[in-house]
Amino acid sequence: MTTDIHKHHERVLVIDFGSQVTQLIARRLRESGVYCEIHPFNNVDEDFLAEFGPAAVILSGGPASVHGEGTPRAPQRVFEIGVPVLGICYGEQTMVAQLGGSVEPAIEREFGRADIEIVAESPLFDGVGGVGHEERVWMSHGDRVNALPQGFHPIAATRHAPFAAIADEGRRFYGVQFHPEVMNTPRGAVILRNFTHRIAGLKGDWTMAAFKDEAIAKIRDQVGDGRVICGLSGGVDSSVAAVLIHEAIGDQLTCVFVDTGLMREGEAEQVVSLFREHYNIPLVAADEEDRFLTALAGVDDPEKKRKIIGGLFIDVFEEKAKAAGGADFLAQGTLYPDVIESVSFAGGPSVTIKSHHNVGGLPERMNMNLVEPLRELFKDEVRDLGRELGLPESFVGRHPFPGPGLAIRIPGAVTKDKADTLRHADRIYIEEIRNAGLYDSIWQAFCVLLPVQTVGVMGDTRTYDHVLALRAVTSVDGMTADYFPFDHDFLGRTATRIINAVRGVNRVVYDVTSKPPGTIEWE
Ligand SMILES: Nc1ncnc2c1ncn2[C@@H]1O[C@H](COP(=O)(O)OP(=O)(O)OP(=O)(O)O)[C@@H](O)[C@H]1O
Ligand SMILES: O=c1[nH]c(=O)c2[nH+]cn([C@@H]3O[C@H](COP(=O)(O)O)[C@@H](O)[C@H]3O)c2[nH]1
Ligand SMILES: NC(=O)CC[C@H](N)C(=O)O
Ligand SMILES: [Mg+2]
Repeated sequence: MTTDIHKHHERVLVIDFGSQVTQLIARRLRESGVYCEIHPFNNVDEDFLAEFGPAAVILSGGPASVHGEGTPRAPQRVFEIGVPVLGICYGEQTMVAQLGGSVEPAIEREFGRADIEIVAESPLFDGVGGVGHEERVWMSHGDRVNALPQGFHPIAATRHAPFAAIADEGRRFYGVQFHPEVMNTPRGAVILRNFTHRIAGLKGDWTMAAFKDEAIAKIRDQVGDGRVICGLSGGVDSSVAAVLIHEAIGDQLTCVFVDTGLMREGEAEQVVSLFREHYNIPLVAADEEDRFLTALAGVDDPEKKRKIIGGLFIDVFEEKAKAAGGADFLAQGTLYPDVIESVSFAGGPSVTIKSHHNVGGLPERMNMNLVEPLRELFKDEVRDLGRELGLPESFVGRHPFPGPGLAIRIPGAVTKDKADTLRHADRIYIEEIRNAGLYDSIWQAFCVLLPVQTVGVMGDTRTYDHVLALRAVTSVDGMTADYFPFDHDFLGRTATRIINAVRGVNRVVYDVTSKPPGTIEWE
C-alpha cells in the first residue's frame, strides 16, 4: 500500500502498465522535487485512489495492445476525480480508448528517435517550442491513436503518428505517444515538469531536508523505546540508514560490522573509525576473518560460496544481537527499486542467476520487526540524504560493494593469500581511477583474480603467475550495465603499475562485457 511519508507532500500517482522505463518517470518527477509512487494498474481501485489522494496521475507505457482482448485499462475513476492526467504511450492509448476515441495498429511502427512537430500551443510544451517547432523525442510503439475522444485536439504530430501529443486543456488530460521520461528525449524532463508544475500546479516540495525530519519522526514513532540492530557494511545504504536511525533514537541503536576478511584494503578501519569516533554510534566490529575463510576453504562453486557467506552473516548477527542484550528491530537499507512491484506480463517463474546474500531471512529466524527508512528512495536520493546528514563524501560517493566481498572476485577456492593479492591490486586500480578523475563517472570498478596462471618474463626470469582482470562499468541501478571505455593509456599505465607492484600477478586484462549478457561481478 502507500507509505505514510507521502501524506505530508503533494503527490503524483504513476500507474504502471509494465513499461521497461516506468521507474524513470518516478526519477524525473523526483528530480523536479515532486513526490510520486508507482503502483501496478491492477492494484489501483477506488479506495486506493481516495486514500492516496493524488494531485495528478501519470499512466505509463506498456507492452500490451489496447485493441487486444482483455488488455489492461486505467481505473475509470482516474478520469473522474478532477485531477490532471498524462498518458504516456500505452497510457495515452488506453486513455483515448477509455474516453471514446480509438487505437489501431500503426501502418509504420516507430522505434527510436523521431521528430515531433508542435501543431498547437499548449502549456505542456512551455519552454520547448511553439507551433511549427520540431523537437527530438524517443518513440517505441506499434499502435497509434486514430480517433480522438471528444474535447481532445492534437498538439504535436509526426509523419506516422498524427496524434503524437494530444490535449484536452479543459479537463487537463494529456497524452504523448513518445517517452518524455527517457534521456533520449532531451527535453522530456521539461515536458514532465510542465505537467506537474504548470498544469497540475505543484510546487515541488520533495527535498531531502524535509524527508530527513519526517523520517526521523517516523522512526521514533515506530521504534518507541525498543532496541534496533543494524548490519553496517560501510556501503552507502547501510551507512545512511545507520546515521539516520542514530539521529532518531541514539543509543537504542547498535550497529554490527562484520569483517569477513573479504573486505577491501583499509575498509574495516575506515568503517570503525567513522562510526565510532566521528559519529559516536555504538558499533560492534566482529572480526570473523578466520571463520569465513575456514568455512570457504576448498569451496569453488560460486553458489556454495554465496550460501556459506549468507549463512555466516546471519549467525554473526544473531550472536551479536544476543550479546547486546537482544534487539526488537532489524534495520535494513532497502531502497525503492527493491520495493516496487512490477507488473509481469510474461508470467512464469524467473530463474535464479545468483543468490544475492541478504539479511532478509534474518527477522523470521530472530523474530524482529524491520526498520527500513530508505524504502521510498532511489540510490541517488540516498546519497543526497547522506550529504544532508553530514556523511563525508568518501562514504556517500562510494561504489557499491557486494556483501560476499572479495570471495566472488576470486573464481575458484578462496585463500587468505589470494584475498591479500586481490586487495593490493584493487587498491592500485582504484587509486589510478581516482588519479585520472574517473571515479565518479564509473558506477562500479574492481579487480578479479583469475585461477589461471600464465608464463611471463620479469627481469630476465621466467614467471608463472596469475592473471588479473579489471572491471569497470557504467549503470543506473546495476540491473543493466555497460563496460567503461577507458583509453589505452590508462589501461597500459594501470597494468604496468599492478604487475610491478603486486606479487603473484604477471598479466592484466580488461573485461569489455556488458550486462546482459554478462553480470557485473564474475560470480
Ligand atoms: N560486512 C558487513 N557487515 C555487516 N552488515 C553487512 C556487511 N555487508 C553487508 N551487510 C548488510 O547487508 C546489506 C546489503 O548489502 P548491500 O551491499 O546491498 O548494501 P550496502 O552495503 O549498505 O550499500 P552498497 O550497495 O552501497 O554497498 C547492508 O545494508 C548491510 O545491512
Ligand atoms: O549486497 C550484495 N550482495 C550480493 O550477494 C551481491 N552480488 C552482487 N552484488 C552487487 O549487485 C550489483 C549487480 O551485480 P551482478 O550484475 O553481478 O548481479 C553489483 O553492484 C554487485 O556488486 C551484490 N550485492
Ligand atoms: N511503449 C509502449 O507503451 C507501447 C504501447 C503499445 N504496446 C504499442 O506498441 O504501441
Ligand atoms: Mg555493500
